[in-house]
Amino acid sequence: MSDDNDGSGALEAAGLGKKYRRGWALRDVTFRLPAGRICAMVGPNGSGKSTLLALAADLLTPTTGTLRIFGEAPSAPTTRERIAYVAQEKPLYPRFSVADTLRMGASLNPHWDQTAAERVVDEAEVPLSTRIGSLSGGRRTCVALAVALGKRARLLLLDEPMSDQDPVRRRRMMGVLMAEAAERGTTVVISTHVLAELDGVCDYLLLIGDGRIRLAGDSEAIQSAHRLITGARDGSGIDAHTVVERRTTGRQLTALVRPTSPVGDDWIVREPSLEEVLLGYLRSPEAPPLVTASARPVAEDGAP
Ligand SMILES: Nc1ncnc2c1ncn2[C@@H]1O[C@H](COP(=O)(O)OP(=O)(O)OP(=O)(O)O)[C@@H](O)[C@H]1O
Repeated sequence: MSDDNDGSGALEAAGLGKKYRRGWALRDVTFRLPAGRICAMVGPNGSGKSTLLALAADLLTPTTGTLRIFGEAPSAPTTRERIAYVAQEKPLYPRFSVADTLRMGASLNPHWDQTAAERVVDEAEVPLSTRIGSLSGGRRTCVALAVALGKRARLLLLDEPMSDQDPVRRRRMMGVLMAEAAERGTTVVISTHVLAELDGVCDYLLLIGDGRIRLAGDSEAIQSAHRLITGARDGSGIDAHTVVERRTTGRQLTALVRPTSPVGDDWIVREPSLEEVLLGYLRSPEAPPLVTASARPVAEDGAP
């Protein structure tokens, strides 16, 4: 039996692949997410984010490889108690009121936390007496998040939970979510396209492209592994480094690189923001992947 503190990751994938009838959605995905981290999962449309979350929620079966949650299979009864999953569709009973929905959550979950669930609903300004069917899409999402937090899961899997929130509510909901997660040491995986809001919220990052891992690891380690350099258009010496993206404007060349040695004095050098790093990789699908030390599996035993 594994627990959060025994060194096994909250989520650990080894050679994980998923093939649908029309082709591979995920291929050879190997990474480790340590417990207690807030992980943002980003990637273009159709890159495999929802597929990875659905595999973790045991709604899909892998075609290849393995996925472990706190050391157990997604189908293990202990795992089901430990995770809460909010899908993009948010299936809730439209005839139920918000209060009924939370009552149902309480009856289905032995560790139910009504205070946490009501805090989310309050923050979203959703009256408990309102029927789910009459709520806007964004408010319905807030109720789904309330149910997920009320479950007191150790791992929260959230598939683009903020996509239908207005900017003000998005910040408030993220605030509540992160405060709850920090209080309990909950591990969170949140898929999103809103890069600007990741800085300072997520301490872990997964970038998926075309079904494969392109970046995985500590946000800080990923960020500090990169430099934005600007210099003369001919870019002499740049190929000594791992070049993620290069762009020229007029006589200048600007490049996002992973330096392999100190960058020469003829370049203006600065550390990019996390958003700049992500955008660089999103614009350059061929850039070499980076998996930092904390995202590498401790043992390769589970590999296929
Ligand atoms: N049930 C399914 N049957 C067949 N193909 C599927 C199914 N679900 C997803 N796919 C395909 O698998 C690939 C990955 O899809 P997935 O939904 O996991 O991507 P995503 O990164 O979550 O996309 P988005 O950002 O648009 O939500 C896509 O090519 C998609 O068309």
